[in-house]
Amino acid sequence: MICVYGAGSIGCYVGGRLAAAGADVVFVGRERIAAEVRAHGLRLTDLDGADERVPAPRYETDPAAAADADLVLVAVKSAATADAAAQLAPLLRPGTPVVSFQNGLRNAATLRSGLPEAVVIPGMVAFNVVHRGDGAFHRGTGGGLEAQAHPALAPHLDAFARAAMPLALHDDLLGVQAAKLLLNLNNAVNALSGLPLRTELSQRPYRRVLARAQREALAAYKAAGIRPAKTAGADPRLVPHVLGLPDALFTRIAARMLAVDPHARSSTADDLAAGRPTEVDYLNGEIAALAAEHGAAAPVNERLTALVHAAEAGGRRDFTGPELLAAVVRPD
Ligand SMILES: NC(=O)C1=CN([C@@H]2O[C@H](COP(=O)(O)OP(=O)(O)OC[C@H]3O[C@@H](n4cnc5c(N)ncnc54)[C@H](OP(=O)(O)O)[C@@H]3O)[C@@H](O)[C@H]2O)C=CC1
Ligand SMILES: CC(C)(CO)C(=O)C(=O)O
Repeated sequence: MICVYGAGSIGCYVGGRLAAAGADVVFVGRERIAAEVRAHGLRLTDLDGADERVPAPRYETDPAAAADADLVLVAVKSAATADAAAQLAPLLRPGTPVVSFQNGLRNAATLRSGLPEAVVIPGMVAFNVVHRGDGAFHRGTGGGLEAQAHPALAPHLDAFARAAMPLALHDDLLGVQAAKLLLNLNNAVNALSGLPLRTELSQRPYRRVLARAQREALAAYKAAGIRPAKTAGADPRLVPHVLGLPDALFTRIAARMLAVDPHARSSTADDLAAGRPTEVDYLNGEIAALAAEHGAAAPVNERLTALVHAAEAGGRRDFTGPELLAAVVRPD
């Protein structure tokens, strides 16, 4: 049995696709989603036209449902990782593979310290999922699932392949996670813009904010000896230059970055909209912390982190591009 622990947008989509392809999946999450899924089942769609249904998924709110899972997929937000590990620790058999399908760089380490007897494997979800309500979850971008190669995953690879979501395996996932974090630096920009991702990324001033945040991250990675992997064949060091291009040129050169469902927003924007604390401390805040650890500065990421915290407390989340650029480049 595969247990999805923290079944929200990513967990319901990934677990739902696995279940639709015949895997035995148990979802563990909150009552509000349990009630929705009980009433409507799960519907999984994507931008390529897939449309699958799981009429009666097993969605539980009691952590005990994870007992004796053969594979656990953790999909809680980063601030909830330590609690999830504490809940899972008494339930899992020693050696159970536990994959972190979370953003950021440190969730696998957090899981490892709470689950010393499990085999914790870092993973990465490259695509965006929009929760449309009534049990419907939509993949709004391209991209797949990635994980660190580990023999404990071998018995489960077929389940992912059957669901047309093969796990791409890497010898060292840190470079892949670091590359994903470069993209996730846009989560804050997107949340503060109040716009869908595609609209926001179509506007150069927002992209210039992201380019500055990425340049700080690349400098921090260099100081820390982290080499971000190529994303879709592109050298991450070139991306800030591309982001700074005028709109017409960017639209032509980076069409792939704009191939996003018109309604999709970042998970940070989803959190703000739902009144939940965001993961900004694990995204832009991670870059600020990494820079500080290596005697460097990351003022743009620090400022974005502060602005998202202000938005969590009721502050602005409707910055125009020029306003946001001015706010991060020349803070009050
Ligand atoms: N959404 C997206 O498009 C993408 C998200 N990601 C990453 O995937 C991870 C998951 O994100 P996402 O799916 O959006 O998050 P969601 O908030 O939609 O889902 C997480 C769910 O887990 C629940 N949860 C938290 N703690 C527990 C617990 N101890 N036991 C059971 N349930 C719990 C949460 O409930 P509650 O809110 O009540 O705590 C929430 O319903 C994040 O790291 C995110 O950055 C990666 C790629 C894209
Ligand atoms: C897919 C992406 C980069 C943007 O939606 C994301 O990871 C998120 O929203 O957290």
